Order: sequence, then C-alpha cells, then structure tokens
Amino acid sequence: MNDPKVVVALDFGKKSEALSFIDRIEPSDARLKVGKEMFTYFGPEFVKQLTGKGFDVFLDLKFHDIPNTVAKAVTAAADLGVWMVNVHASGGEQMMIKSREALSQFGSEAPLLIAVTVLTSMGQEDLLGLGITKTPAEQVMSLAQLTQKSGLDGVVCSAWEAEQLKLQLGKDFKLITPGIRPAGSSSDDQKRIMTPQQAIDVGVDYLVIGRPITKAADPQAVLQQINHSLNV
Ligand SMILES: O=c1ccn([C@@H]2O[C@H](COP(=O)(O)O)[C@@H](O)[C@H]2O)c(=O)[nH]1
Repeated sequence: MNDPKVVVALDFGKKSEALSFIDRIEPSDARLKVGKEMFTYFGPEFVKQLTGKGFDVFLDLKFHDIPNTVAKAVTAAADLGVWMVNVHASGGEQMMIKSREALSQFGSEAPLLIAVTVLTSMGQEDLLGLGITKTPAEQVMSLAQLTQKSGLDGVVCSAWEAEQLKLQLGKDFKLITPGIRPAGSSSDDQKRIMTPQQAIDVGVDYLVIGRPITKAADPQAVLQQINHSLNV
C-alpha cells in the first residue's frame, strides 16, 4: 500500500511497547501519530527514531497560542521532518496564516498543516457548555472554512462531517478523522464515531486509530485486519 490510510495514534504507555509494535509493521502499513503523552515523555528524539525507520509521522500537538509562538512551533516540527503537524482552528485566522507563512521556507518539504475543528470527544452538550449554540456539524464547517481561507491543507474533524466538508470545500482539502471504531469495539471517550470502512466511504483521507489497535492483545494483527477491511 503506497498511501496508507490508517494513522496509528501511538498512545502507548511505554516506549518499549510502541517500539515492539513498530518493529512488526512496515511504513507501507500505516502512518504514525505522536501526541501529547508520548511527546511529553520521549520528546523529539522519539519522533526522529520513527522518521529514521521510514515512517510518516503526524505530530499531533494541537498548537494553540499567539501567532508568533505557533509559527515558531510549527517551524520546529518541520525541522523534525514530520509529515503532518496541527494547530487549533479556534486559535484564529492570524495564527493559522502566520503558521502557513512560516512553513513556506521548507518548500515542497513542508509538512501538511492542518487544524483541529471540534474534538471528536465532544457533542452538542459539550459545545453548549462552552457557550457555543451551533451544532457540532455547523461549528466544524465554520472552523473548516476559516482554515481553508487561511491557506491550510485540511482539518481534523469527525467522519460525521466528512461528506458535507468535501462537498463544500473540495476533494483536495484533507480530512483527518479520529473517533474511528471498528464494529463492536468500545467508543471509550469518543462521541462522534464511525467504522473505518464507513469513514472511507464518506470521503475521509486519513483515519486516526488509537486504542482499538494499541490496547489490543496483538496490535499488529488488528492493524492488518483494518487494512484488509478497507481494501485500499
Ligand atoms: O478531535 C480529536 C483530535 C485528536 N484526537 C486524538 O486522536 C487519537 C484517538 O485515539 P483513540 O484511542 O482511537 O480514541 C488520540 O491520540 C487523540 O488525542 C482525537 O481523538 N480527537
């Protein structure tokens, strides 16, 4: 598979567990996501270890700060050689534009720059708690429109919003969706979920999958089953 659709969220508690999984898969099987937990424990060296093995790494640190700080943070991510990096769309247009501009110096080597819209662990009630009266779908759409206007490559959203986003923002605007659950697996703390096959069918570009793989007795076997079910 030349363009693996699955991005495994490497939320392993121990580095040794992550490495033993990685040693049993190929870069053509999956891309890897390093998030806040593993990055905080193991830092840039861990990311370099993964890129050194030939894996595409999505550095999921969801930067959200003033424009200057975030532009420098995404530059540091690009210096690490990651495939994709993200910011929070709610950081606003100026923050996203400055980040996009900061990556222009990397030319064709620049990582994909995407923005988080509404976390997949959130539903209508959670938005109301923040004083947001839009539905999750409406809020995702307005943040995605702002993201596209700011020149970014795509968004993190749930698969529930994918069809409408592709329709309104075009097929080249990348959709990366956590909240993916194979049929029968626990939803954990995710609220807007879909199965891998359904997500591909509604037009998602990359599926972020963590616990259904990382908590399995045989993570490599589960990944292969998911890839097989996708038939891509
Ligand atoms: O809206 C979002 C944004 C990021 N995530 C991250 O994706 C994985 C999902 O892991 P699962 O175990 O498959 O639930 C995790 O690292 C989150 O930090 C998200 O879930 N939702």
